[in-house]
Amino acid sequence: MPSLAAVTATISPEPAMDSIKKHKKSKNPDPMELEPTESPVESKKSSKKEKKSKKSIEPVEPEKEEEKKKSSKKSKKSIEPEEPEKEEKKSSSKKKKKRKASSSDEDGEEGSEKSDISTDPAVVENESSLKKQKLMEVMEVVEKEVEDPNAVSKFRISEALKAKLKAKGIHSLFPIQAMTFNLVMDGSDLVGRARTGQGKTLAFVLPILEALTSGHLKSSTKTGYGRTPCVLVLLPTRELAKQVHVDFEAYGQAVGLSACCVYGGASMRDQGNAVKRGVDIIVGTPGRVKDLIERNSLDLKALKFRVLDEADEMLNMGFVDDVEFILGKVADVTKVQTLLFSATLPDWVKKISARFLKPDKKTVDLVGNEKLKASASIRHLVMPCSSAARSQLIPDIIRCYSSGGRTIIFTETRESASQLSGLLPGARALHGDIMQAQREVILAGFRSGKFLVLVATNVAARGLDINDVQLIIQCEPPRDVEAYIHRSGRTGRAGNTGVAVLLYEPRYSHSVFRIERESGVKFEHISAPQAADVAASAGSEAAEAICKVSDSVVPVFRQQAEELLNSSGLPALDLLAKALAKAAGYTDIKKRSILSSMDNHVTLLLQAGKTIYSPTFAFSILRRFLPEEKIEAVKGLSLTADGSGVVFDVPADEVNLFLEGKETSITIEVLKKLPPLQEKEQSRGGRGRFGGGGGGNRFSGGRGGGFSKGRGFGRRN
Ligand SMILES: Nc1ncnc2c1ncn2[C@@H]1O[C@H](COP(=O)(O)OP(=O)(O)OP(=O)(O)O)[C@@H](O)[C@H]1O
Repeated sequence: MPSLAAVTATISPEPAMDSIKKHKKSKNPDPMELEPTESPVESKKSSKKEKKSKKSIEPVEPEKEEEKKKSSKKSKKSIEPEEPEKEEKKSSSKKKKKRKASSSDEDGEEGSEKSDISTDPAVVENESSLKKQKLMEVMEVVEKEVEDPNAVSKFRISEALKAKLKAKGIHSLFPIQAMTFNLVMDGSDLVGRARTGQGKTLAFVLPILEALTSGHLKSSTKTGYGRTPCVLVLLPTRELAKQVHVDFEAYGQAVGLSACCVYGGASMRDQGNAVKRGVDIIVGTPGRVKDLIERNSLDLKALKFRVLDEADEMLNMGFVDDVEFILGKVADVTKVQTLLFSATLPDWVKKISARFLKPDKKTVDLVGNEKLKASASIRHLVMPCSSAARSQLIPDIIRCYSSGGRTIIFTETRESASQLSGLLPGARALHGDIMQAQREVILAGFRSGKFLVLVATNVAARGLDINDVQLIIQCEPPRDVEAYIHRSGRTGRAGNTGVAVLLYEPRYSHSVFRIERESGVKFEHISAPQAADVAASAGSEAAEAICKVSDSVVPVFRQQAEELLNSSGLPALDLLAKALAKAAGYTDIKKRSILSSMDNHVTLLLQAGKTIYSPTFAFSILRRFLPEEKIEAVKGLSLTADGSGVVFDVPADEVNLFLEGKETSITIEVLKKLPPLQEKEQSRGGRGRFGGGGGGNRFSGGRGGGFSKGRGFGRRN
């Protein structure tokens, strides 16, 4: 069991990562596709029954136990006389059991009673080795459990929840779960922080359910029609609320507690009625929760737990007033436990949270002062890309980096999400302008694999846990480092790996550096996939597809193939290469700039044998040997970081003009790799929130518009 003394301090994340890797999930069931379980009412009944029967069972000596069994069998027999046939079967099955027992006797493993049934030695040997194998397997599991301090069996988790966890392939708690379990069970308020995808949801779901059903709150947990909720979980987005609700519902049913999800865009009356009928756990977004309170549909007076998941986002999105209103509805704050979780907890959130949590709250911070705040299971890549080039570039990024899995692309605005999804074949958009019912259909389609590319705003940035998301593409650097951490964290979850690609306009490279510095991520700077990269993956996919084509096509197409081979004048290998390219969807290979990622553009480096201090000087050099209209074709001119030259893009068909016309004192070359460039701008007029801390608003956090009344940032989500 984790030492409690270690908890309040910042805990080194390294063992945490190791442990998570050990638990690397083998495709956990999708939370949206959980198997249906019995109704809360039924479940409650059965759990009551269980409790009753448990009470009546007292430890008995083995002999007495045996006697009891016999007598119960006898009495059963006397009540229900069995048909002779059934009786026959039963006795033969008894014989079989006896035979089995005798075989083990012969092995000398159990008992000493001799069997009167002789068996084939080969069969006996086979059975015995199977038995040994089984025994070894059991021992292995037991050994693993003994060795693993986070094994589920080591925590005060009821059999019902253990069974549920086992069914989901969870045998061991992740570090954030293990470190917080006892604290929550024992009544502490808590601030919990762990990197994305490390299981923060179960870190509150499990101990809350246990505390209510078998822990310190057991006796005060109400039942019956019209009971008021004892748990409230607030989340910043509807999608996330639904996801967390699925977990509470699934695990809650196992212990006889019911959960209800309340969020905007769905029928207020239905949700209000469901709440009024009586429910144990409410999971919802602050706006709808507040509305339900105001309509007297929701009474929070008797709450035992309040959870702020993605706490920073909730207090950041303009929800803070709603959150304060909601948290203020508890009758006695000393009787409620408040839990706050997120992968990012800036200092200003910690300050605000001090108002909502008890002074003796515990903090379990698995990120702490570690430099790396983002997920370590992800390759973090950055790629220069002008906005005009995005729709051409993204399909190639997906081809090269998605490993055939799901991709989420993040845009800054709803409009650009819609636009981009329209340009990418098979992609769908998800943002706040889309009707709630449609949002749910889209997310369900993405989860189930109906389509593999989702273009979303920040509505999908936080908390969403979707299987097999291999690639995250962010179309431009987000406004704050937290957004980068959460967006990229939609991949590389529960010990799995993933790739996050951040695109940026070369002239905004300072935003990339800022994110790098604040997130602690060491970005790999890469240039746009070039023809050869794309051909490598597209070609192998096409080759695979071609190999799968049935032999039956050969006689039908052979004559055509022969004619083509003869008429083309190409060697067979070249012709096959062309066929592969066509099958992969390529009819020609465009040159792609490594500066802006624009198709049909080439990036050049100009050097003049001396330092070039300004773009104006570089243009004056170009003007010395090129006409003005050609100078206008130069795009994205940037100074190299060492000042020795400038890089710029030119249309592919004009490259020679630049290479050939230059003066002898000047060198111009086609670049294959981008050198480090000087930053052009220090701020993005009005958009930069970096370094924006300080500021004396009422929460002393100073996050610009974050606290303004109203939900969200205009049309951003
Ligand atoms: N103990 C465990 N063993 C195996 N898998 C687990 C365990 N706990 C959670 N998981 C799985 O890990 C995944 C990530 O969990 P969860 O969504 O709670 O992460 P998170 O830390 O809340 O991430 P985020 O910060 O992005 O919201 C889920 O698929 C969950 O089922």
